[in-house]
Amino acid sequence: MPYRQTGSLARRAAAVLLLFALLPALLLGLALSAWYGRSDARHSAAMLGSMADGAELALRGYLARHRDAIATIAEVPTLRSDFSVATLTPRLRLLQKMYPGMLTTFAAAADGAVLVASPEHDAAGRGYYWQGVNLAERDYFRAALRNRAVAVTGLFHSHGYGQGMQVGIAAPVYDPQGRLLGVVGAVLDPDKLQADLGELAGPENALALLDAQGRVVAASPGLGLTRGVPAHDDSTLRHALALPVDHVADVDPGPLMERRGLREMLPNGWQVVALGPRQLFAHAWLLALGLLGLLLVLVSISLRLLIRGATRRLLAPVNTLADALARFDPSGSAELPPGLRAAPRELRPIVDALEAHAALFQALLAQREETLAEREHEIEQRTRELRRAVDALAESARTDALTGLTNYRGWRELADTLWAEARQQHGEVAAIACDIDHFKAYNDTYGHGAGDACLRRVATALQASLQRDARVLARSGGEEFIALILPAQRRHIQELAEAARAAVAALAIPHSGSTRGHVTLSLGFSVMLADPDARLDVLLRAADLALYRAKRNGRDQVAELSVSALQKLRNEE
Ligand SMILES: Nc1nc2c(ncn2[C@@H]2O[C@H](COP(=O)(O)OP(=O)(O)OP(=O)(O)O)[C@@H](O)[C@H]2O)c(=O)[nH]1
Repeated sequence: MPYRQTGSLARRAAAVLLLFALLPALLLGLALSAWYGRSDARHSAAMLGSMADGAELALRGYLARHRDAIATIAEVPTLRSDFSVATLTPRLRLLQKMYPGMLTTFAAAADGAVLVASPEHDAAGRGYYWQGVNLAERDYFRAALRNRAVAVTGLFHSHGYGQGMQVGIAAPVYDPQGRLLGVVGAVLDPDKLQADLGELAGPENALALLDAQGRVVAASPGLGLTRGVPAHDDSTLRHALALPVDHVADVDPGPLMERRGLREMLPNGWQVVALGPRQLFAHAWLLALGLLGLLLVLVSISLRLLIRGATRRLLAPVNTLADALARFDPSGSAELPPGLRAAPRELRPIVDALEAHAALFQALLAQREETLAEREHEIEQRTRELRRAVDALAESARTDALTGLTNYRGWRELADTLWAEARQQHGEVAAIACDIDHFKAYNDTYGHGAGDACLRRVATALQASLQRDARVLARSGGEEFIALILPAQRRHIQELAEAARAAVAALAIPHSGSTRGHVTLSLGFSVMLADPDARLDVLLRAADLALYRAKRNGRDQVAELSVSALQKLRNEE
């Protein structure tokens, strides 16, 4: 299974990068939001201030023109000396033509009685609406008289021209002696003002002009206000009127009409209220956060994909290294797989270390193998030695240490094998038992050491004389020897035994305890057919009996157990 490790490193790298991306993004978001909020507030203040200034200018211009016109009329010398319908009528008509904003122009006597009004009929064609009307109680009349100067009134409800609310301008007219002759004036149409305010406000903003009594003189159409309505009747304006003068602040906390407002007092006691859409700071925040979140999710996904791909590419050499290591068998070769030779520089130390370790491992392995071979050789040698020692031990277990002949144990093993062969071949087997005569006496006379030497010489003599025929000769115990001969012929065995006896006698080992004066040997033999019923023990017993007979007959002689005696013995057995 090839190594495909990417997860851990990719996760850690993604987490780190995300952390590094997240924190700066959050800080940037906060900074942007704060900057945006401040600049938004500044922008709102500037925009609303210029709207309010514009509204004031529009009002000033609008009123100033008409007021100046009325003042001019009031100051005309002919009028001041001849305050009559004939003089007034053309003047008022001229004014009417020059100033379309004037709904009507009028002149009233000092007691308020209307002398003349222009146009002479109303818009519906009804004539002389002003005829018989007394203006004594009208604001603009009273204001003009009270101020003794041109006066601009607040809104009033006009019965003289239409049903709307109008603004009146009136100027007192005095004769050259300073006596009050009456009043000239005009009723103005605020629609023009309203149109100007609409243009000033634009589609998103709103302007409202309020008279000194707080009634709406003109308002942007978007506000949906009726002229003359007290501003407090409208919730938006009610909040706007509560604003401190010249301060930009939020009005209308309702969710659908979030605006900022600026209230300004005009010199004539009127007020202008400028409203602009409140930049939805909170919403901008949410939007910014949402965008930031989305950005982070996208960044996160991209980073994960990017880092996954990058780490896969980055870890490819590591995976190759791991694969190669999994396949690498340092016991086979110290050579690293060839792919590792092309490992990137960063992994070279690892590859070098691996190579060094592999070489070290190989050296150790070779050393161990050498040691092992040495040990094996040593063990082989030891085993051989041990085997030799065991063989020697076995040999010594079968050898008589004194004479070097086979001992009885070894002799018996060999004899059993030979006996089995002879039985297969139905051959004749002979056993010769030998015993040194008066050996006790010899020992006693010459000492045990001399006895040993005697034993060795007798054994050598026996070996020499029986060597040719005896398949096995052994020292069967003490001063006794035994030989097994096959195939055997009775006569030949007789001769052989005799030769052995003579060989010992020929040694001429002095023996004072012997009647012969030297060491002699008695021998007994028996020859037996190794038929299926025959047993080696019977043969040996027969040889022993024959030896016993030789001893009994005077020693230094050879005796045989006769065939009949042997048969008897076999039967007994
Ligand atoms: N020096 C020596 N003497 C041995 C050894 N083995 C047996 N003998 C002696 O051989 C003697 C055998 O004596 P006996 O069995 O009495 O026989 P003998 O004296 O030879 O008498 P006959 O056999 O009847 O002639 C004993 O005295 C044993 O101590 C040996 O390895 N070395």
